[in-house]
Amino acid sequence: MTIPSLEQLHALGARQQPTYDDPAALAAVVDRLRTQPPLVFAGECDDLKEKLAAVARGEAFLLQGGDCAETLAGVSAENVRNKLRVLLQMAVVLTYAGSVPVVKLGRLAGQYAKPRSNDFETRVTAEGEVTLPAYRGDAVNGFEFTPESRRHDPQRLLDVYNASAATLNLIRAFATGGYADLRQVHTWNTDFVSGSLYGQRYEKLAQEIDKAMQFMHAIGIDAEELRRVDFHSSHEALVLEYEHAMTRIDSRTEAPYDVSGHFVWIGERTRQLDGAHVELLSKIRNPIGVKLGPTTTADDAIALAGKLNPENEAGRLTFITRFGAQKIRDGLPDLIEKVTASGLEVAWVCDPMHGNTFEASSGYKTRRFDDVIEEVQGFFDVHRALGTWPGGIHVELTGDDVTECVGGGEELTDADLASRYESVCDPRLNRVQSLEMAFLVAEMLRLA
Ligand SMILES: O=C[C@H](O)[C@H](O)COP(=O)(O)O
Ligand SMILES: C=C(OP(=O)(O)O)C(=O)O
Repeated sequence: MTIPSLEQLHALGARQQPTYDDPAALAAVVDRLRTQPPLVFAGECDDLKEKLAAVARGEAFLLQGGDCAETLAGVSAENVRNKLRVLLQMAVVLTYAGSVPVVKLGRLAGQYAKPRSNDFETRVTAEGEVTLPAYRGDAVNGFEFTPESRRHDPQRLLDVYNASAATLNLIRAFATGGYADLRQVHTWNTDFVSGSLYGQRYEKLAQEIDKAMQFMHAIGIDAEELRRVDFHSSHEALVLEYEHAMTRIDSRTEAPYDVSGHFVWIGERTRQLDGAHVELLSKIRNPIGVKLGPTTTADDAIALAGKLNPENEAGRLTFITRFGAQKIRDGLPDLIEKVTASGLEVAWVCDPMHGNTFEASSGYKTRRFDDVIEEVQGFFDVHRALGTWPGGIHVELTGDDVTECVGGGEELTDADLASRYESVCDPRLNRVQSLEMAFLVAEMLRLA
């Protein structure tokens, strides 16, 4: 399979790309990236593809989550550990309730580039109104609102490579070195349930899991198996220079893989059928995703599947729908019905975040916990009505006690947002909201 050159990709009118002012510096960075070791191995991508094939068949459930935008400053043991911890806690609840394996996929170790609605941001400062390039993720520029920081700097691509390597190294250690032990994760969940008023609502399910754990212990399942988990990385494949430089030929199969992450997805803003992102991702062999917003027609989805997965390989393609709580029940059925009738092998996953963002009166971008849950409920209801499998959820979340989304058991309000709003882009569910979501989705999964 021939990979198009960067020039050929850019000639397709690539959207949402950085505008670098020093082509020589960019070329030097790309050359350097091409010589760096892979962050993931092709065989690992294949393993994930098999797991996602099980999702597409209705035999497994995908939990994909992490920051909206990772930051270079956020690469600390505590930060990565907290995110992994909350994802593992969620996965245990979902596994028990769904009685199916839960595929664990982090939006991490590479989620550093953001598509934006506007190229520029204007703020009122002491000097009057100032307009600068929008923040596009640490892969591109800095969040600080100064001309130096907002300049698109290619050196950042190397920084992101190194940060992703450090994050993956830590995750591999946590996932296999005992931190992810099922018994430990369950204890965290029981602490959550007993330690707070809002957690107590989920006591019944937690007790059932407790009994299952005791049963496993009683019959002697204390095996090594319980001490480790499979965990994979994912990010939006947005900056072409980075993804292209990280695309390598697998020595086993001679096929190209993007070794910057196990799973990469195409965003809602860059999914044009004849666009650069679809072209590049059609050539690699990783499992991939495409975000589908409310304007997606069934013909669009079918055409994307035809181009991105011409062999109709199960596990290769995941459609991540992000319609919004108000639109999912009307928009999703037609898409699923026609894609399914076309015999296409896809996993259906719900992103209940990106269709539910609004600006609070305080000026913060936020999401209502209830809208997020309502979109997931709509997703499950539509699948149940059609007899298809609600394959998973894709969530922006953090393991920290931030205040970015309103609602949930803690009843966070607009007035609370300022106290700990740390996201550099979109609002994430905090630790408690994420765990509550897991218990609520678990009930939906039970009935699926
Ligand atoms: O995470 C998704 C997008 O990057 C984000 O929603 C864009 O936000 P904007 O509309 O503020 O640019
Ligand atoms: C930008 C994102 O989503 P979407 O492409 O669905 O807007 C994202 O998931 O970070």
